[in-house]
Amino acid sequence: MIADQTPWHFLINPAAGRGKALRRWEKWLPALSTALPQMTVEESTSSTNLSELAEAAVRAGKTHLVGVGGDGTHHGILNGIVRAEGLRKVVYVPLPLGTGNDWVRTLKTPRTIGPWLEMVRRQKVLEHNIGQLTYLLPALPPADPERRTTWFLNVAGMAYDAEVVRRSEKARWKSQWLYPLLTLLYLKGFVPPTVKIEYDEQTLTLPVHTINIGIGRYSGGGMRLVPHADPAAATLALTVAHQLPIWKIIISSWRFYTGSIGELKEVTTTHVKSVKITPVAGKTMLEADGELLGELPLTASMLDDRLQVLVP
Ligand SMILES: Nc1ncnc2c1ncn2[C@@H]1O[C@H](COP(=O)(O)OP(=O)(O)OP(=O)(O)O)[C@@H](O)[C@H]1O
Repeated sequence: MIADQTPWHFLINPAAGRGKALRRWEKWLPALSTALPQMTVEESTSSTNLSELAEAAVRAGKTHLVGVGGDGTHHGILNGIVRAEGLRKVVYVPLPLGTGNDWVRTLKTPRTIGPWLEMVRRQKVLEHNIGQLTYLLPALPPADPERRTTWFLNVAGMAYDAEVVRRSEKARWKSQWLYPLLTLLYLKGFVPPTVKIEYDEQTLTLPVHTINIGIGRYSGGGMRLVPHADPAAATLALTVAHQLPIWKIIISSWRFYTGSIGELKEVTTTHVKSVKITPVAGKTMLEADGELLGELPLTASMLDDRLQVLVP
């Protein structure tokens, strides 16, 4: 293979995939540095650090970034790129070495080094939609909660979905089966919060089991809670699961994996340009790309600028 002279800058999360990222990285490095001799590398030191490294790299003029890790890694790097106003300038490639790797399931990014390098060589670009979330970051009294803006590229979730992410962050055992397992385990104690959901000309006020906003189609280790999502579309996919009896969730759980969740009468699936979600009764947490962010009220919308992502 002729060496690609593009100055790819790799940002690695050594904690991704329960350490798998680092082990695979060391194994693949000889092939990578032969195929991409101009490559440079930086390793993150903490969760917030990925975003800082990406921001600094874009501000320093780097235009070709590779994120080595899982969904949290890509989420952090995206936020750095947006803060550095790099969306129009940067070409991004995920090297999927996380646990769930849900974002790249939609993109069909290769997970072995040969086909991955072949994809990089071909440089086929997808203009990828980017979502913007404005929400509350809780603070200890007497401080007031702070309003925050974060960007996401895969799936955001509220209510039960965010509760499962909160519990999985605390769990010692990490696996792509952790999220589905916790989804069934904590159903009993969960009290559906009541929220007001406003989009287009519609307003719904109801108790919800879970709400998802999707750009990518997969989350939670392969679940399809937003099967109608499309990263190239001009809209966000919205799924609202109303309050459901536990028995019905359990017997319908196969639908999480088949993309047929919208066939349940208690589940609304639609496409929106933006959506505002306000808590009416009960606290409602928010996660995006598997990272716990804060609490509602939330406004979700899309950026005009897109991220150029290499796809097979
Ligand atoms: N050096 C580091 N040490 C510890 N945690 C880190 C470090 N760098 C980044 N992180 C954090 O590690 C967490 C996990 O990363 P990531 O989501 O990429 O992997 P994963 O959880 O194995 O994969 P997936 O989200 O696809 O299941 C993220 O919250 C990320 O911000």
